[in-house]
Amino acid sequence: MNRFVDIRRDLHQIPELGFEEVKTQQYLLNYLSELPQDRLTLKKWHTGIIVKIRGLNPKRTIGWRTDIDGLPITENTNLPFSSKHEGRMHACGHDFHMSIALGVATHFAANPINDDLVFIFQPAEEGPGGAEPMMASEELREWMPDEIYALHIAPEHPAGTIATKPGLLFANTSELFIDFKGKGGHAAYPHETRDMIVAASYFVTQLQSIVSRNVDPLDSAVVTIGKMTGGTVQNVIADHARLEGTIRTLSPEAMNKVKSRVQSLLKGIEASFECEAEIDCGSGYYQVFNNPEVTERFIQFAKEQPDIQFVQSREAMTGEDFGFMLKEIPGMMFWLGVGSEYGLHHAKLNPNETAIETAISFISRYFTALGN
Ligand SMILES: CC(=O)N[C@@H](CCC[C@H](N)C(=O)O)C(=O)O
Repeated sequence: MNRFVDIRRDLHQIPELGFEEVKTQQYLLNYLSELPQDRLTLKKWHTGIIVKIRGLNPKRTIGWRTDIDGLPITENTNLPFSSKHEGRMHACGHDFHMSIALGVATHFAANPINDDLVFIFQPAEEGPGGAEPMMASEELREWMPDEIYALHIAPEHPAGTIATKPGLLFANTSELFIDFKGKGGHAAYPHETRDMIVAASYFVTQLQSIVSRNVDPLDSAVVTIGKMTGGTVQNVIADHARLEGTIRTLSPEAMNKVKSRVQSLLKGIEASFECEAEIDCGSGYYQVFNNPEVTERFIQFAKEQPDIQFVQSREAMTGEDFGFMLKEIPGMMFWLGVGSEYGLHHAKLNPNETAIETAISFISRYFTALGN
């Protein structure tokens, strides 16, 4: 079996949430310390790592970014290398992303090109976001790439596929956390209480009208509540309920519109249910916008590779804080096909591992063509 499949399986067993990636960072550091060190320098940034491989005759720096965090999901794949961390899973493929980044770094540590290469192992992509603070950090600013790339696994495409497009690829995002505070009491005396289960439920229903009635039908938006909590026991009226969700839009303008409608609807709920509601928009990610020139060049290269099936993709409502890097640095992101019956963020996600070797080989060839 390919050693980077082994590495992916090792990393798959130790998923950690954003900014808690302590074991992951140590695993990556141990691996990187075994590469030829003559051209390699690295720095830690919180739980992340930045690795530079000095070129032979550098004119610029080419960047590769991988995310390293997992999700709060309980794995249900029954694979022999399933997560050993209870309630945590690499259900978004960051184990693939990391092993591919290590594979490409391994190639160039032994076979340097003219240009410098910088590999960014970034924490907290799933939240609260590592890319924006990393971009502002001294550590990265000192080695800032002139051009930057990243991939994301795509379960809906077969292994061997690469999909992308110039321009907008991923949506603008905002997290959404809402606490409803009312008055609890006996289940048999609702008139003496202010029931926050009912208030939160009405609010979830009202949210459904934002996309259908407030967003321009030619634009696109998503409002998803992924978690609803409240109450303690079946015969007590809840004095508190909490909603956790996310907003996605294709334009920054639509994001402002959706947020302002969420606030207005919430005021109505406060008045109707005589309660207080506190809203926290958590972290938000800037859209992933692929530099058209860089992307056209990349697509041309991908189409010429006999082992790659290129697919022109559509925009997706997924979010990625790599968007903050692309906001400042010309570059692009692409989908890597991994053909899995279950999609991203699913407890049964089981990507096809043959895609790891394909990606390492493809990216190594692309960077060699680019940086010499
Ligand atoms: C590729 C991917 O799945 N990314 C995540 C990013 C989540 C950002 C944040 N926690 C939010 O939910 O808004 C996604 O869910 O799209």
